[in-house]
Amino acid sequence: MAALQNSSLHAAATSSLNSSSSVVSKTSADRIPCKSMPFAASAFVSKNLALSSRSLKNFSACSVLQKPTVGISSEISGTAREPSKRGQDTKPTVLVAEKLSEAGLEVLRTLANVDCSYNLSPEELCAKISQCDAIIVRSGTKVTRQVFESSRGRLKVVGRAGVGIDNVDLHAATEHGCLVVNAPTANTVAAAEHGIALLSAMARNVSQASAAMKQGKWLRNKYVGVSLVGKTLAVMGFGKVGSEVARRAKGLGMHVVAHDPYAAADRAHAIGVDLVTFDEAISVADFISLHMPLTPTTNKVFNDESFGKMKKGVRIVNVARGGVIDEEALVRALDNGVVAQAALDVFTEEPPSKDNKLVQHEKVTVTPHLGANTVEAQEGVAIEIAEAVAGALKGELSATAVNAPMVPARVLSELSSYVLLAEKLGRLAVQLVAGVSGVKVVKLTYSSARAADDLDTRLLRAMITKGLIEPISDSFVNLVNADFVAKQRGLKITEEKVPSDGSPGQPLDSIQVQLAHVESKFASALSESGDIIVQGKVKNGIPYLTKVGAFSVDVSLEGSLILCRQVDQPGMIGKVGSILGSENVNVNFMSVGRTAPRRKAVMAIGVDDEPPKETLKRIGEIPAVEEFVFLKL
Ligand SMILES: NC(=O)c1ccc[n+]([C@@H]2O[C@H](COP(=O)([O-])OP(=O)(O)OC[C@H]3O[C@@H](n4cnc5c(N)ncnc54)[C@H](O)[C@@H]3O)[C@@H](O)[C@H]2O)c1
Ligand SMILES: O=C(O)[C@H](O)COP(=O)(O)O
Repeated sequence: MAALQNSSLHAAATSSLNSSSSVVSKTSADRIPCKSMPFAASAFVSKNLALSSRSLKNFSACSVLQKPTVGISSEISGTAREPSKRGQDTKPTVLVAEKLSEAGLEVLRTLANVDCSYNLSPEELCAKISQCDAIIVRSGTKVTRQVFESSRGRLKVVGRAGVGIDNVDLHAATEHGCLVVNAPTANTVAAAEHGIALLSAMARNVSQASAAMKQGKWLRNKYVGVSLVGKTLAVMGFGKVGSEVARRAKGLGMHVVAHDPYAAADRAHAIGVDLVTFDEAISVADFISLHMPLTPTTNKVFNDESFGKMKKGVRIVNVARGGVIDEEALVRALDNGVVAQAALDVFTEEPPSKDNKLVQHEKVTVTPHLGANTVEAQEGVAIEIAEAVAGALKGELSATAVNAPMVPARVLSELSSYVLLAEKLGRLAVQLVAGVSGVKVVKLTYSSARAADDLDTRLLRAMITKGLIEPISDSFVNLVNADFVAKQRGLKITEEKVPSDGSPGQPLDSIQVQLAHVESKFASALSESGDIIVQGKVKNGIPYLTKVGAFSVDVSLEGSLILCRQVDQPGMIGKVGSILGSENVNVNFMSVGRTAPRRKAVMAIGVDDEPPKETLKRIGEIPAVEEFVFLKL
């Protein structure tokens, strides 16, 4: 469970949310006058849209879109244009720091001066960035805090021509009021095709045989391969790339299983793939192909222990992220024969050192992060990112914005304290999921004393979606892209507003998140119909959990949470409290909800810090405790 904890990015989001109240009260009058903006930003401002959530602190629609400082450098490439005098050129400048296909450059040149400067050193990049309104990179350029600081406020958009944004310092981007957009879909097929290429090349020793032949060796007996047909492939991570790999592997006559705790089983069934547990997937597979994102949960998830559970002679392909494999453990597994071969496109450190043991290993086929490198994918990515960057510079909403939700200031102000509740309920609900049925239908119920049409739930829905998806995916969810990301993942989110007898002065009484027909690692969170249910309220500006499954609780959603089902009897609070106290874990809240006196009860315990595993084990060993779960908020 601890592994589901927030990424550092998320910590930034939360801290921004915490600081939201000082900003949400601002009116459009507080912001930069927008009349002078050369782009379509005025449309934003007239609608009084403010950027919220993780970007609240220094971010307003105007600040993203304000008139760029004009200082066109002599290196600007692009369509022929008259040299303009400083102060007269109202076009923004876009620095393209890594090779971008011509189709993308053409889109950019319609509105911007385009400076294609590749292979800049970090110092050169910092020197140049103060003359740029936007920068476009792939995975090879690190957009660090120093880059944002060096831009002295001029840089307004970072475009990542691809999926992973691990090379962009999102905290710094947000703090500097810089929008980050990516291109998440255009290279999916290329990555899947590269996975299949590596699978086939590895099985038939293509790269080893080719290298030997170039050295004059004709080694027909040495390079005897293995067939793919009839073999079992385990696809680990059934998202965009994983599902495309699965589809192709079926076409090669392979039996395909997949592991993805968050994927919908019927999407897998539709292409003849069974979703199974992690252990089942890795133990039945002849081939394993990795397609999960690098998150705290997946970091080095392929390690000595998991290699030990695999079939002897298994073959592994990785086109996801190097960090999901413990590379030292893989070397050991290759040396002792548990893993017969590996094919790797990605590495913990890129580029890996020359003497990297995996790169040099005879049983390993390597490529230098080529998954997205096809003409077609690069053209698609270039167009996707150029349109996103151009759109952002023109003041349009971007469906692939990574760090910039937008919402009308009035709605934001009113809902600001519910935003945190919504995200936390989403995070809690997804952490309770177990098994292989996958999350498909999410029912959101808002109870309010107001008329149904007087409650704008877009922000709440987005924040719940963010809470549900971000801990388990590479996706970054905000108001702009929440529905898009949810749809892409096959999540059906329904909303219902029910009347409450609370005060119409408050926009909401409670929010309930219900994950339909799932299994849970905490059975008490399930309703009779088999849905995970969590419900919460805001009290004095603080989010509270008020219901888990059929049990009423009352615990503030701060720090972390232990949920514990027990036989209701005197002394339980004391027992649990003293175990936590003995380990110096501060309990900030405790509440017990029960079905009837001396029957079943659920105790919710808010703790400031994550208790050591041994402490949690001791709680689990209290005889009256029937089940418990630790949840990061
Ligand atoms: N080599 C390349 O050039 C290249 C190209 C494209 C994508 N990628 C990488 O491939 C990975 C997948 O990309 P995508 O576009 O399919 O992303 P995606 O978000 O569509 O899919 C990731 C899937 O992994 C699942 N997942 C999350 N945690 C998991 C866990 N613990 N166990 C199993 N599954 C888990 C998610 O539910 C999701 O369905 C990413 O890391 C991406 O950066 C690499
Ligand atoms: O995250 C991605 O999109 C892939 O890893 C590709 O990265 P690249 O753009 O550096 O090829």
